[in-house]
Amino acid sequence: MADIIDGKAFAASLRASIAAEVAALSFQPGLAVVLVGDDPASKVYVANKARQTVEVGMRSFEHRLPAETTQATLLALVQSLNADAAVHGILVQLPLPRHLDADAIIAAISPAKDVDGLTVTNAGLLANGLPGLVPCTPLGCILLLHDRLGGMTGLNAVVIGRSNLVGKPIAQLLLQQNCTVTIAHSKTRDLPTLCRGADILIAAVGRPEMIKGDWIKPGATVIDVGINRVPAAAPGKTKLVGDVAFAEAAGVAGIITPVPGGVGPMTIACLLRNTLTAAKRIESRATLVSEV
Ligand SMILES: Nc1nc2c(c(=O)[nH]1)N[C@@H](CN(C=O)c1ccc(C(=O)N[C@@H](CCC(=O)O)C(=O)O)cc1)CN2
Repeated sequence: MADIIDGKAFAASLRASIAAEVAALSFQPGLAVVLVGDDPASKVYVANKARQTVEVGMRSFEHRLPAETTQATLLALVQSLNADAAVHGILVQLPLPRHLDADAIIAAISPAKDVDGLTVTNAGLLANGLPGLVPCTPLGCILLLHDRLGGMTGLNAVVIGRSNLVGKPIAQLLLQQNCTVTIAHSKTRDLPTLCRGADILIAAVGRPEMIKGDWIKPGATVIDVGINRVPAAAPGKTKLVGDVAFAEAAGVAGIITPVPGGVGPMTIACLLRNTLTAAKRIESRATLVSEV
C-alpha cells in the first residue's frame, strides 16, 4: 500500500510559517481576489482564500462582481488594483463567464502582483529558470514532491495535461529539478504505456478516475491534481474524486496524494506564499526608490 501524502497537514504547516513571517514584517501584505459570477465551487474557493488570508495576518480585499460584468468594468477594476499600494497580490478567480476574455484580463495584471503566476511575464521567467511568481497548484505539487523525494534528478516524470494553470508550469518546475519530462494530453497515443514508464506521474487532466492502477509503475510517486465532483452512492449526493482511480493506484504506487486532502489545500497555501513573496519584493523596491 502506498504512502499517502497528507496535503492538508502540509498546507497547515506552510500557513503557520507564512503567518510567523508576516508577523515579523513592518507592513501588512494585501491580497485582492476577484470573483465574477455565481459558480458554486469558485464561491467556496474565494471564501476560503479570504478567510485564510486574514488568518495568516494579511489584508484581504474581496471583489464580487455579477455574472454580466463587462470586459471594460473588469479591466478597470484590475487597473485600479494594480495602482493600489495596499494590494500586493491580485487573483482573478477562474473560470470567468464565457463572454469575458480571460487572457486579456490576465494580461492586464501587473506581473509584480500576479500571484497566480499566469501572466506571460511570469510564465516566461519560469520557462527561463528566473525568479518570478509560480502558479500556485504546480508550486504546491513541487513542495510536496520535494518533501517526500528530496532530489528528483534523472527521474522520468509524466505530466498528463497541458493547461497554463497546471500542466505547463509543473513541467517547467520538474525540468528545473532535472527530471526527464514528458507532457501528455488528449491526443497522446497509448497513454497507459507512457504512464507505466513514469517514476513521477502528475495527473491534471480533469477526467474522474481516468488513470487506472495498471497504468502505474510499481513504487512510482503519483500526484493527483484532479478535482472532479461526481454522483455519490446515496441518491442526490455528490463526492469529490481525482483523475486517478485512487484505491487501485494506491495498491501499486509508492507514494500518492488523495483527493480531497492532497494537492487541493496546497493551492491556497501557495497563493499566500506567493502574496508574501510579491509583497516583500514590492516593498523592498519601494524602499530602494525612497532612498534614492
Ligand atoms: N485564478 C485561479 N483560479 C483557479 C485556480 C487557481 O489556482 N487560480 N485553481 C482552481 C481552484 N482553486 C483555487 O482557486 C482551488 C481548488 C481546490 C482547493 C481545495 O482545497 N480543494 C480541496 C477540496 C475542496 C472541496 O471540498 O471542494 C481538496 O482537494 O482537498 C482549493 C483551491 C481553479 N480556479
